[in-house]
Amino acid sequence: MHTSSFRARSGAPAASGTGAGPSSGRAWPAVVRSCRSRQGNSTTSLSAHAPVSVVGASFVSCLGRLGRDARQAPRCRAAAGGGAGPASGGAGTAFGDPNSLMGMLMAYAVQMQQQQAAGAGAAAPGAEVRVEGLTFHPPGAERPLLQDINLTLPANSLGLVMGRSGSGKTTLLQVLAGLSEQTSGQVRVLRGGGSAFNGNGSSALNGNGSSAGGVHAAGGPGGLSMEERMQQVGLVFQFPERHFLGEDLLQELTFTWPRLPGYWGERNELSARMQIVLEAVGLEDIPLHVPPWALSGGQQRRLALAIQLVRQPALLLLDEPLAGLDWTSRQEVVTILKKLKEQCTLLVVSHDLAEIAPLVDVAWRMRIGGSCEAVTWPPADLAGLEQ
Ligand SMILES: Nc1ncnc2c1ncn2[C@@H]1O[C@H](COP(=O)(O)OP(=O)(O)OP(=O)(O)O)[C@@H](O)[C@H]1O
Repeated sequence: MHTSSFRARSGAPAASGTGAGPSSGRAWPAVVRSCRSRQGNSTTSLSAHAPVSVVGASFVSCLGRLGRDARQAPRCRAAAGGGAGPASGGAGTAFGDPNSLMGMLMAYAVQMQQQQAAGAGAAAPGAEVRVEGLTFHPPGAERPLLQDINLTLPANSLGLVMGRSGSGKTTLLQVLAGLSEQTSGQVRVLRGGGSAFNGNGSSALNGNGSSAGGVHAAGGPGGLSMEERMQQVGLVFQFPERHFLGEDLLQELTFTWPRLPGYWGERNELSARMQIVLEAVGLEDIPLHVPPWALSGGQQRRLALAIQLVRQPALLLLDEPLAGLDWTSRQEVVTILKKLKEQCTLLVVSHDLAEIAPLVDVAWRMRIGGSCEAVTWPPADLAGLEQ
């Protein structure tokens, strides 16, 4: 695997254009701690507020409290005998009048929380990914590094890419993630909660790349642009922990989030998802002020997964996800990968065939020179595939 400065963190694809920077993040842990002491909330629920600026955090907390009050308001009215309107008095009056500023704020708070809960809890629909005739010949290289790569990954499948060192596996992931631009060929993503392909393998796409049967095709005739790939594809590098930059988990998790004032709603959605994702990868009990380097190897790997999962990528790329981990941590990561197949489509580069094999749906082998061939899966002899 080669390294470039652009790959200097595990969440690189998401960093583009967000205006994210570490400087403003230094105050977050303090904000979180002060919120916790004032309100007595749990760490995870506060993490949902943490990435917002100091003013924003207070506002979100305020809305959260209003939302709780708002949910209680109808019960107050019911207790008063039903049919109680704004003039009924008591708690129902203060919070129940939809025309008052407080009433509007409450209605907004409840709506926002319902939307967040629905959005955060829902599994992202699977996406089918098609790579067609992908060739990559970087300037100055004597020969192409990738040659006419064709892959089809069904929605919610795990694809395995094997191959000898130097065959171009990492290069393929970088192109798919939009970190390098292909010389020719295209990448398409088809979202929509199901396969865009019928039983005989033909495409549901029509001639101009638009979708049929409610399937949303991203990429059109020319496939996804680099920018679109950065948005829709997540990449966890080999040894992602070596690229951590945050002083604590909170900074690491929110490093690429948008900070501009107009992105308040987007940050709020990311916060809600972060809570769910931390639970999914089993890190919900780790305080957010803990430095990433203080985590175990397996926890660091799970943190790198969480950073990408918060973005809800259509396709998640993993470069040697088990490399350098002890036996227990490897089992943890394998267990999480199994669960992740329910959430997104995965393409994994790995030499650790024995552990990854039970999860694999489709497989390819890359050859020195950058070509790629399909491997029948499951193989008759797994040991024979190892090299
Ligand atoms: N920008 C570039 N210009 C020229 N050659 C490059 C460039 N990027 C990578 N290479 C070369 O392309 C080949 C493939 O590298 P890559 O890291 O993709 O291989 P790999 O299969 O992932 O190897 P490993 O299993 O060791 O990680 C290597 O020989 C590498 O030196």
